[in-house]
This record gives sequence, structure tokens and C-alpha cells, in this order.
Amino acid sequence: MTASIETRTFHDQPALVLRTPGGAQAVVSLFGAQVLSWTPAGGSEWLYLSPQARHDGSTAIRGGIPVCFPQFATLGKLPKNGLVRTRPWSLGEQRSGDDFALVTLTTSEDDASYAAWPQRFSAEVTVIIENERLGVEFEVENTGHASFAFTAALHTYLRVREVENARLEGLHGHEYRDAADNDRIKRDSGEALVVEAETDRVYHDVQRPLLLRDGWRSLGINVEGFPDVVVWNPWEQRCAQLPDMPANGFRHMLCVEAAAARRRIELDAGEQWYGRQTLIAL
Ligand SMILES: O=P(O)(O)OC[C@H]1O[C@H](O)[C@H](O)[C@@H](O)[C@@H]1O
Repeated sequence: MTASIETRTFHDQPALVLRTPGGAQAVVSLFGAQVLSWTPAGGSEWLYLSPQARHDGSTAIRGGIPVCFPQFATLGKLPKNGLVRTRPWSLGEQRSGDDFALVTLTTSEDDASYAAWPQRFSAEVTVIIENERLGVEFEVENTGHASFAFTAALHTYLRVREVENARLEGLHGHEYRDAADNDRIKRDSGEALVVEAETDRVYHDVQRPLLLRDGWRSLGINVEGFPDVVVWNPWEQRCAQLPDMPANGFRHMLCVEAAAARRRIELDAGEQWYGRQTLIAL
């Protein structure tokens, strides 16, 4: 038996379902090239998808792994978190073997993106699953004649049983910009990060793998290419302001994002850049 890739609808939107013979499964929406669900073999769902997420193409889907490009958050004049999470992507390559399934989705500039951000680019998201592993790679090429600069993120919403009981390890000693406290620059001194209030931090130059402990289960988080890690939880008050989140949704999610946010990435004409986030169920 080999792994499989099936095209079907998920909340009425076209999606791909990747499965390994061992029982791992991921759902990838063509809207935004967004992974919406991931269950490792023998395990349980690791991504948070809001039960009130909109799937009608009118707005970004709240949950899973949104792709933010060419702007992370509000670090510029473009719409928050960029232009590509709210557009349909095309299916490129799909491949499977005995123990993996892989799909590549692509997009490039169109009239609407060009009007907002006058650059020519092509972007690819490659999603690969193995039994215990989910890899998401974002690649961008400058297909124009002049250089451009961007910020970006894989805005991963992890599902946790109770956010106050989850522990994120590996950020000790790192400097971060605290967007929940007037963008003050601070240094993390805790053994582990436990979220007990609104949290919106950009950790700088994180080279180490991270470990998320959620009760009896743990997740390894590896990043290549993206220099920064963003940790976000809106907590009660901000969550209540999000129309596509239930009131208690913030308790069951923790965003741990692979990001290029502190410094913009510069790409000359014809140049490529890529970054990858890998989640490993332990
Ligand atoms: O509501 P969204 O546009 O999806 O943004 C959700 C969040 O994204 C990032 O993590 C930012 O750091 C947050 O400040 C922002 O609120």
C-alpha cells in the first residue's frame, strides 16, 4: 500500500486529503494553500481550526496554517498578513510513496496583487506528510526585473487541550519584541513559555528546535530559513473581538509561527528564497 492524495471538498472549498498507510492525514485547502488539519499516525489532531471559521472565500480561514506574504501582521501598508492567504492557489506537483505524500500549490501575481504591491513573483507551498511528521515549505521567486523586500510567516495554529497547561520550550534566553506591550524589546528568562494572558511576541533569530508539551503529548517544531518565531494567543478580550472565533476558542489554540518579521528579506530579480516549518509528533 502507498500513501494517497485525494481531491475533495472541505467546508465546500476544494481541498486535498493526504494519507499515509500508517494512518497519518492532512487536509490542505486550495484557498490560501492552507493546511487545515493534521493528524499524525496513531495520534490526534494537532491543528486548531475555529468552528466559526469562514470558508466562503470572503476572508482568511481562521486556523490551520495560513501563509502570510508579502507582509507579516501589520509590518507595512498592505492588508494585515499579506495578500496570498485569501486567494485560490493552483495545484502543481503531487507525489506519493510508501510512507509519504506530497503536494505543491502555486500562485503568482495577478491584477489585484499588482495593484496593492507592484511586484512580479511566483510562490509555492509544498506540504509533505509522513507518519509522524508534517512539513510545510514556502518558496518565493522574484520573477520581475527589480529587487523587492518582504516579510512572511507560516502562521501555525496549534491545537492544545488547555492553553494554560501547555508549555513551549526552547525560547529561553532569546530576545523578543512584545507586540502586546507597546513593542518593547525583552529577553525571555523563563524555563518554558506558559501563556496566561494575551501574548503576541516576535522572538528573534531562533536557531533551536522547540518543544510543545500538551498534557500527555508533545510536538517538536523545527524551522529552516525563517529566522524568527512568533507566539500568539489573543486571550479572552481580543478573542471576543474576532467574529470567526468562539468565546473560549483562545483556550484551545496557540500560534507558534515560523516567521521572517524582524528584518525584511531582500530578493533580487530572478532570486529565490525558501523557508520551512516541520512539526514532529513525539
Ligand atoms: O486576525 P489575523 O489577521 O489573522 O491576525 C492574527 C494575528 O497574526 C499575528 O500573529 C500577529 O502577531 C497578531 O498581532 C495578529 O492579531
